[in-house]
Amino acid sequence: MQNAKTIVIKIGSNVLTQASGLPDLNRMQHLVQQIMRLTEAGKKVVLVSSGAVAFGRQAISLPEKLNPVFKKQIWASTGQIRLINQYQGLFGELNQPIAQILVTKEDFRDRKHFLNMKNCIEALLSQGILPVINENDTVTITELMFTDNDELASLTAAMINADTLMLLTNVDGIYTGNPAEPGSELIEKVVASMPEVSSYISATKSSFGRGGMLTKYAMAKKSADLGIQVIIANGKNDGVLESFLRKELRCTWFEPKREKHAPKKWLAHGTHYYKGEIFINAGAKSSLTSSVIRSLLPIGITKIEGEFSKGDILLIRDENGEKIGLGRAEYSSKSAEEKIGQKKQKALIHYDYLYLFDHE
Ligand SMILES: Nc1ncnc2c1ncn2[C@@H]1O[C@H](COP(=O)(O)OP(=O)(O)O)[C@@H](O)[C@H]1O
Ligand SMILES: N[C@@H](CCC(=O)OP(=O)(O)O)C(=O)O
Repeated sequence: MQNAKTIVIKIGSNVLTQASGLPDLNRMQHLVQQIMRLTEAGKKVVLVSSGAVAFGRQAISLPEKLNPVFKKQIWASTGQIRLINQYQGLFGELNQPIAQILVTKEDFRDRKHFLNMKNCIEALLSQGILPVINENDTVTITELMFTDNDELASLTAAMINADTLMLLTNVDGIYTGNPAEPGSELIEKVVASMPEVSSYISATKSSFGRGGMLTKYAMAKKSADLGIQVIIANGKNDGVLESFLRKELRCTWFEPKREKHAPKKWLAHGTHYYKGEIFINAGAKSSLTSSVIRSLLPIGITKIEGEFSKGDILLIRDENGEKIGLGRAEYSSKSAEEKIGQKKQKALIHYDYLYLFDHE
């Protein structure tokens, strides 16, 4: 395990709830105290906390037959106040100011929203205020939703250049089988060269979780690829963060790859966030994928789909439509259309804002 300076800690719903579904306030208090151990040790901490729906469900009973979307909206909107009030009270007792940030996927798609959010979190951290982030569940329905808060935490870690992402759940990490079954063993370390660990993971979810261990693994792997060390650990264990500080934590640790340049981290998460699609010819493809550093020039572009503005994320496809990578537009789709196939035009995607997929 490596030393941490800036840590994004994600707490799953099930960590904050008892088996009965009631909020586990003792656990929450303990975790708040644990987080304070980290801040006292000089670490910057951003908290991504689930629990709004669970807290709402516990307080508001709704008719069984009510539309599930309305149920979620009612529980999330009523539960989020309870959740944040609880944090406010617990951190307040320890003189730690907190801030609430509710976000949607759209905030990561739009470069301006993204930068506003990033600047806000950095400003809060610089003033010693601890940001508590959750998805804005009342406006994000179906395709607008993050897969779960593991995705949100992973995006946040990339956005603020955190060196460590910690996903706290109700098991010690990833096991070689269902953790409830005897014979399953904890995988303590995941390195890039390891064969797919995902085959061990079953679709079982904890009672109040959304995504399951499979998305947790996918997000952890993606973050590690970007140079962030990831820890999946048991938030129900006492002293979990103190053990982390002492480097004695029982967990699954993902070894980080070499760190990527910050804009590339933003792009790496852009698979679902692009505004336009750029088709390129074979020459441009071999140029981009060669070991030489090259930007994407209009001469290699054969087709443009979608409308985009300067700063938006673009998906790059080859002549067969295969996805090659993502990039940031240097100008709008309107200007790009005018330059297609032409020589001596300004690059549509600059190398610093180009992220190529690994398998290509
Ligand atoms: N191989 C595995 N190792 C660990 N947990 C697993 C595995 N396969 C499935 N799981 C399940 O994943 C659950 C954690 O994921 P999830 O319910 O999404 O948690 P959270 O709400 O904390 O995000 C565990 O409680 C466990 O039942
Ligand atoms: N935003 C939702 C959390 C959804 C979610 O991802 O839950 P979990 O799988 O427990 O992290 C809430 O606060 O209830």
